[in-house]
Amino acid sequence: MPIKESELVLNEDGSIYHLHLLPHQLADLIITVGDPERVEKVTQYFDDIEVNVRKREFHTQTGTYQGKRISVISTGIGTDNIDIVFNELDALANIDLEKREVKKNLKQLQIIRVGTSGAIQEDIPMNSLVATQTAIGFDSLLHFYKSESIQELEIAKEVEHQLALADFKAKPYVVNSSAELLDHFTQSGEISKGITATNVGFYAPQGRVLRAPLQDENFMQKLTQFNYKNLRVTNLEMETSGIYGMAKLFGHQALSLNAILANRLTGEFSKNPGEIVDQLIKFTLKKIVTL
Ligand SMILES: O=P(O)(O)O[C@H]1O[C@H](CO)[C@@H](O)[C@H]1O
Ligand SMILES: O=c1cc[nH]c(=O)[nH]1
Repeated sequence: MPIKESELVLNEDGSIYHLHLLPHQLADLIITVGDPERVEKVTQYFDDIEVNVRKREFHTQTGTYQGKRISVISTGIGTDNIDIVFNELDALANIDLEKREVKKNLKQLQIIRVGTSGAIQEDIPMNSLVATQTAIGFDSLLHFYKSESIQELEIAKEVEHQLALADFKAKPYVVNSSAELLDHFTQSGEISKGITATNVGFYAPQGRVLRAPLQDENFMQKLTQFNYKNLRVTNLEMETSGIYGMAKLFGHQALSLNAILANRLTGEFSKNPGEIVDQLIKFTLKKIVTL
């Protein structure tokens, strides 16, 4: 049975609904960034660019870097966008869009997030780099999919217990990175490993107060002090749990790399975020060449 037009939505030119891409325009190796302006910050180092497509916050460029074909895609902010981007990336790779049928031979994509983040431990300084070994999702995206088998349920229980979240909030979920990608990117010791909390917002969900008061004033302190078998939460951002969850659901490999722009304990925010993001981009491309 072909997938209905209301479920697999295509544009008039046959491209997938939000990303506006055709299957041949996507590489098997993908870099995701949050900010659409960051796409060209990555592809400025490419040898050539064959695809340049923009729709809403989703900007894609596909090209080659030292012989590797790579697509760079902006996701915008939040795991709600990750739901869209990952379903559409997988559809481009693994669904025959003309027949509206899942292909017999499934492709495994390699997906690397080059993102920005805030540290919540004193010894993770601003302007450093962190690779996410494990992501804790405070959003509820993964709970809408049949996903128990890909979650780290024991850690999630521990998060729920140690953080004593109010029962009207989403239950946290926990997912690991691709072990293979984590090993490849961290074995040289140029980047540290950490646990990343993915929050549903930048302000109260990450303990920031401008004018609106927090529901739980102790949330950040509990997160900083969280301990599971001597592992601690290192940094906060807004996409990685969704990326790890969706990648595992579809059988793709994913890794999230973070440029630390803020240290929440010292109260500092990077004066030159472009510089550390550029350092992360160069590091990512260097490691991709030997993947
Ligand atoms: O810089 P990006 O990759 O967007 O990542 C971080 O920055 C945004 C918030 O400023 C959120 O998307 C967060 O995850
Ligand atoms: O503190 C920070 C910095 C970047 N991105 C976030 O989500 N939080």
